[in-house]
Amino acid sequence: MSSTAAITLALSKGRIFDETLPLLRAAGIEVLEDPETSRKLILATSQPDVRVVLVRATDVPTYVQYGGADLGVTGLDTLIEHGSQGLYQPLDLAIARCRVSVAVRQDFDYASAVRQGSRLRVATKYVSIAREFFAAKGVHVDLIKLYGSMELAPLTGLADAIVDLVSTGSTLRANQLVEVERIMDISSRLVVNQASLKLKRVPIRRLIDAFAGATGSGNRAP
Ligand SMILES: Nc1ncnc2c1ncn2[C@@H]1O[C@H](COP(=O)(O)OP(=O)(O)OP(=O)(O)O)[C@@H](O)[C@H]1O
Ligand SMILES: O=P(O)(O)OC[C@H]1O[C@H](OP(=O)(O)OP(=O)(O)O)[C@H](O)[C@@H]1O
Repeated sequence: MSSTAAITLALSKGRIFDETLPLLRAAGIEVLEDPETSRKLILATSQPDVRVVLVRATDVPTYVQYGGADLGVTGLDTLIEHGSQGLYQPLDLAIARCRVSVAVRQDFDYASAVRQGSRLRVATKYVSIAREFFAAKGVHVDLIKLYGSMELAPLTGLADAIVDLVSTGSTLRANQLVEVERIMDISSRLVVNQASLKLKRVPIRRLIDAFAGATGSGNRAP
């Protein structure tokens, strides 16, 4: 667990970092280093008792769960796959918005495959989300776990379909794939280590309140 005085916030480089910056600013916190130019993984902020650690997006819930960080920002997709044990989720930050969808090649007749009860080969990084979605529909699937470049799977014959994140749809279009089902809407969540919330209640509450103010109070968890 990080020291009781300081607050450690886990972020991933790229869109989560970029889209969290305005929320930090609203809380009066400026990050003093740019992760795109610095190789540092621990970034100081304008508040001596707040620091940012940079981790892989999929590792944010792990860091927060085990106390390597007190708080973190993570996509709902990543949170569902990781599981929420040990994590308090006070806020939907309404950033990094996208959706999880099923996509297939333009020439693949998904509706008929589903209607006929064929066994679908589905490649995805989001195995839990995909398993639950197809089980609820009563569709038999063979799930193939991938860690990236999901769009390649139907193009190379590895899979009939993919379950992946879609935002503008341009990645699907660029690879001649079409979205055939929308599984769920995604945004990023603030996650907090449950022990930290007790031990560092005042500074963490202050941060949650500032983030809540910056995102709109409608996003607050009950
Ligand atoms: N195109 C997108 N538009 C909006 N939000 C997105 C988009 N792609 C991903 N996200 C959201 O941002 C989060 C982080 O995505 P990012 O691409 O930074 O990491 P990643 O490459 O998926 O993770 P890792 O490096 O751990 O494999 C995702 O979990 C998702 O919630
Ligand atoms: O519908 P679109 O607007 O094209 O966005 C969807 C793409 O965005 C994400 O990739 P990202 O841009 O994060 O690339 P990366 O996963 O390789 O970092 C996701 O994995 C999709 O491939």
